[in-house]
Amino acid sequence: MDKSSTIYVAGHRGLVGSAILRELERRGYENLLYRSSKELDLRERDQVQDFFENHHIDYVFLAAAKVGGIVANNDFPADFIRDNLLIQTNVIDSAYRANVKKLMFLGSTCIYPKFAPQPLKEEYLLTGELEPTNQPYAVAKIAGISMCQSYNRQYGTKFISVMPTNMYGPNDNFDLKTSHVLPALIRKFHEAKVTHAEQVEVWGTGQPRREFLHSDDLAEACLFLMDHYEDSEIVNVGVGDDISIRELAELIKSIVGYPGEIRFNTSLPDGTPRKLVDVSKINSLGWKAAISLEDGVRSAYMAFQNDYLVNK
Ligand SMILES: NC(=O)C1=CN([C@@H]2O[C@H](COP(=O)(O)OP(=O)(O)OC[C@H]3O[C@@H](n4cnc5c(N)ncnc54)[C@H](OP(=O)(O)O)[C@@H]3O)[C@@H](O)[C@H]2O)C=CC1
Ligand SMILES: C[C@H]1O[C@H](OP(=O)(O)OP(=O)(O)OC[C@H]2O[C@@H](n3cnc4c(=O)[nH]c(N)nc43)[C@H](O)[C@@H]2O)[C@@H](O)[C@@H](O)C1=O
Repeated sequence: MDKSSTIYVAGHRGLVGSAILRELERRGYENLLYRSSKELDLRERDQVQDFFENHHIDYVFLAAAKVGGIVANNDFPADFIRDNLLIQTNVIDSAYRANVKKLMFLGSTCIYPKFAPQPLKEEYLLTGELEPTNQPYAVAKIAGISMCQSYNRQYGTKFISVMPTNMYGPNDNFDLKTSHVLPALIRKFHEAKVTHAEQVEVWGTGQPRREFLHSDDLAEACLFLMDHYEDSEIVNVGVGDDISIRELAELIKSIVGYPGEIRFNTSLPDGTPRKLVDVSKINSLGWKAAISLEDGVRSAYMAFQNDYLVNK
């Protein structure tokens, strides 16, 4: 991407899109396009086609999606598969019709089979059964990957697909019904501290393991791959290390400074037991994550206090 390129960041108000936009701005890109879902509903094909026809877009970061944690995915499977299929189909097809130079599709590591060997290598895609709590979302993501690959094969486009592990950072979703575990626990421990509550509820057994990537690291990886990668094969992005949910809860409890107890609610689902990604491909291309989990959680807790609590 050169500095005169016109770059569309879809989903710029979200965790990932806002991090990509910050990084583009930090590097001096000026021709940046973005629209909120109110201004441009990406589920509406005509609106999306008009948008691409009316702007000469060179590069697209497709970070708009219906996203949520384990319970939201489990409770609203139809919304997750429908919205994601519509958004990605409209954007990918319109980008092809408008001769976009390159598009990056954001997938997720839930595309890998529930019991795949660890760490998850890119070639494990489509080798086994998916985790049931997020299968509809994962199927939509797999369709997005296949669509990018098929357009590349048939039409010669350059559409790449990136699979980030679980993420966190500024502009995360702190709604306890729909959020992912890390922002949920920041909010729960903070609220328990200020209300002097005796216990914090953590869902599931605490035994599943997850890998956590700061959204600023992901944004760097996305810009790196946009400039240096053009194969159809997917690329994992992660830190190469994971921790149990119990360990994560203990870490957040100590960073927030909450003195009470942790209670595991085993009536709520654990989901995938483990999904550590193999990061050797992106590491060998020349990119590595830099933000440690402890530093990242400290800064995410500050962002929660300074942005979320102030603006809510
Ligand atoms: N968060 C995570 O842990 C992970 C995320 N990912 C992937 O990264 C990508 C971004 O996720 P994340 O940033 O966390 O998600 P967020 O929920 O934080 O942001 C999603 C963005 O998508 C936009 N959006 C949703 N529906 C529509 C619509 N109908 N039309 C236009 N825009 C829409 C929203 O726009 P608005 O705010 O204007 O409504 C929002 O800004 C997704 O593809 C997700 O699958 C992958 C792995 C892990
Ligand atoms: C990114 C990824 O995100 C989702 O998959 P997930 O990794 O299972 O996501 P999660 O962050 O919601 O949970 C991780 C673990 O943490 C436990 N947990 C404890 N306490 C809370 C809690 O308070 N909230 C939440 N959400 N989880 C909690 C929870 O029970 C589970 O064991 C999918 O949307 C999937 O599609 C996807 O791609």
